[in-house]
Amino acid sequence: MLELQNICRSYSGRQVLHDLSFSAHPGQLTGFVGGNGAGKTTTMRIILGVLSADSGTVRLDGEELTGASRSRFGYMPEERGLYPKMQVAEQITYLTRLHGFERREARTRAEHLLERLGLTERMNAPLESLSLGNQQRVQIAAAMVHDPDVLVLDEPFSGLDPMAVDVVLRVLAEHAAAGAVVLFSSHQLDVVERLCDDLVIIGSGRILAAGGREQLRERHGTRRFELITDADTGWVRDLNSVQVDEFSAERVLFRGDDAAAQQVLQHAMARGPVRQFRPVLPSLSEIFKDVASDDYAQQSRGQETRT
Ligand SMILES: Nc1ncnc2c1ncn2[C@@H]1O[C@H](COP(=O)(O)OP(=O)(O)OP(=O)(O)O)[C@@H](O)[C@H]1O
Repeated sequence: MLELQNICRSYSGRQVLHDLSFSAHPGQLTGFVGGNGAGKTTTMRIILGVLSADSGTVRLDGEELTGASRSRFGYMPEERGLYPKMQVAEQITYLTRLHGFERREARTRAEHLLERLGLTERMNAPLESLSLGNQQRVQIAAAMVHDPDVLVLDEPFSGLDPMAVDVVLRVLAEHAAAGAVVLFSSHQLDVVERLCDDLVIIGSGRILAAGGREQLRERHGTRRFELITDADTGWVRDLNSVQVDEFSAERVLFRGDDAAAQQVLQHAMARGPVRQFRPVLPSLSEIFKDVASDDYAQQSRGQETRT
């Protein structure tokens, strides 16, 4: 397990990470989400040891990280850095050799990984001749060619079309399933929602929420209920005990406590056949918007009191 504890970091006296603590587990995809400037890249660089924390610790399986343990890490940084003129397979082979593999094995590994990432046809082309989305896949290959125990990717899905997202996701999920920690940052909540098992939400350098996807959906945001009947559901709007969020003749989506929801169900059954009645958990996008907008409001209040 990768564990960050009480990480603080400032740039030129301005603190951008405040006592950051969270963990990412092997076998799972952990999504790291937050708005622009929230602190994702800074945190990832600290995990990789490219940047040092002012205080706090990063541990892997309980041990504080060293140069040697970090050689088992793979990193795709935000600023992509491969050789534009070098052929794709040659480049990945070269990087694999830097991890200590001999030439033949390095080439086999490179080709196998590029094949899994859907780049078989482009292996012998110079990187710069590939579309941006395909160049991105090569970057992902570069980060994982040595089968890292911990794979950290800064925005691996940005610029990928939906098909490419699925290809990359499959490769990352397989890598996690083989026992690795996989942590990736993303702005694309719809993608994160579909992909990750665990989620860490950061805002203004603080962890706003963290946990398993279902756990977060249970814990955060408002639980609502959906009722679909054969009869008109307009009467639900007249109840004081619930608040209707969406309404269309035979369907209503409302919030209220469990007792109020049961009452609605009983009334509905007395009025005619009920086709569906179910609790609706918030989507991760809704949770993100909830916690991030609270953070945003706090920041604005903070700025007002400072001025
Ligand atoms: N080298 C630096 N010098 C000074 N400030 C920096 C530096 N790098 C980052 N920052 C500041 O630290 C804060 C966190 O930045 P960071 O790049 O970690 O956020 P992020 O969540 O990755 O953002 P984005 O999604 O926009 O890439 C921001 O306010 C940023 O301006």
